[in-house]
Amino acid sequence: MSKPSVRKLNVDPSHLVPARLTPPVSKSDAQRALVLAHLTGHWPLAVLQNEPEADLAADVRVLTRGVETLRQSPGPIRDVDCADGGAPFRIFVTQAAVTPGAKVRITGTPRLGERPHGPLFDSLRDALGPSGLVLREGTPWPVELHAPDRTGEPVFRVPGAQSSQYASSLLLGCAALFLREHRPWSVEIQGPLTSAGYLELTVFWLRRFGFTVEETPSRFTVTAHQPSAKAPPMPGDWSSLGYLLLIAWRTGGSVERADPSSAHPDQALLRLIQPAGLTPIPGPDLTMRVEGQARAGLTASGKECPDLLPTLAALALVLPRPSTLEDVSILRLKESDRLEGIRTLVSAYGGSTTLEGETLTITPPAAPPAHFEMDSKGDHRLAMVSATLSILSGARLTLTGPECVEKSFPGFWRQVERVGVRLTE
Ligand SMILES: O=C(O)C1=C[C@@H](OP(=O)(O)O)[C@@H](O)[C@H](O)C1
Ligand SMILES: C=C(OP(=O)(O)O)C(=O)O
Repeated sequence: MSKPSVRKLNVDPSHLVPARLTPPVSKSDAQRALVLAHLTGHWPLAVLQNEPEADLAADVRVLTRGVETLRQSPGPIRDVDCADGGAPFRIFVTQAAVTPGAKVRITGTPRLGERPHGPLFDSLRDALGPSGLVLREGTPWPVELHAPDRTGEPVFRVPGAQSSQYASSLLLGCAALFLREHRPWSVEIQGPLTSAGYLELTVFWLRRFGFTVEETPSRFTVTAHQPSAKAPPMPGDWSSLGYLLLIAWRTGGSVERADPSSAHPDQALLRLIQPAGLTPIPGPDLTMRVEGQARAGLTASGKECPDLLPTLAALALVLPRPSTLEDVSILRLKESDRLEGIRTLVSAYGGSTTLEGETLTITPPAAPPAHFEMDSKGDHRLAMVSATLSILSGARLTLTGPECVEKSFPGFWRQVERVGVRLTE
């Protein structure tokens, strides 16, 4: 279990140079591909094995270890540490529940324990409890799960308002059950669905691995599977490209692995920055630059691309007009309360916010500060957007808790050094 970090990093952006920047592979894509590779005979996933281990997001390593555990089932009860990984934990729980004979004891950080998992657990209990699923929750850890050997009605029902990860996890469970039972399995979404693009990303990966998925707005059914010869390639991470493209804009450099065929919701960045005056320019071999002068504010929604909102908040602070972030309460359920985190960052930088219902308005300061301080509170995105803001504005940053970037982008600080940023402890 992690303790709050007291490590401080000084970020000095006063000697910037242009550079070619590289994101890691996308953790959201990789997690889906890992599970599907396991289910369809493509384990281990060669495209991930080609990545330097040190560059793989901690969340990807967590789910890899989890899947390896399931591949040893049935057997004795096994311990799995999900650390701070929301998607890895939620995806793993369902995969464990649909692996006959699997017995696991799961732990994670206190923050992961307090994030909402009840709707997923209830859905698993409703569908598989009558068949013998055991799913016991500690306070909050450990979560202990014993998988049943049989199943009942082939449908999972789950609410979609708090997280799309429940439905994604269950749909990956449907793929496992389809392969085992040769009958269609469905996920039925009750009420509105947040982060719908991430469920579409799951459908995209299922199809890439040869599954047929029939969909209506509220029901997703796995109905067939055609084995494929080769596991598909892995795109660069559009969440990480968000920071890097803004840094490239400021420093006159470029990014690699900006793959437009990726189905990641955070590719929305390319559209969302344009009203502010920034134009993405694709180059050869999936490279990209950004040109333009900041001329207006921007608007974005937490329902479309929740993980981009902190990044766009950093950009909003160097735009000449106020910006609005909509549907923001979902941000309270992430690795930290990111709505509070964004407000803290804006105020640390001298700007101001107003929150009316689901809409956060960010007004930049009249003049940028020479220096600001921020505590990541263990949240990787808050650490990386603080550094991005320092580079965009030229203001020096003192950041508490820089090491949490490991979760999604372990090489982040090396990339930042490439543009001439000086990092000191
Ligand atoms: O499915 C996924 O890989 C993710 C879905 C989103 O979460 P919610 O659906 O909980 O908003 C996103 O914020 C998270 O970083 C990754
Ligand atoms: C919210 C995030 O991830 P997760 O929910 O998988 O912990 C994130 O990476 O921003």
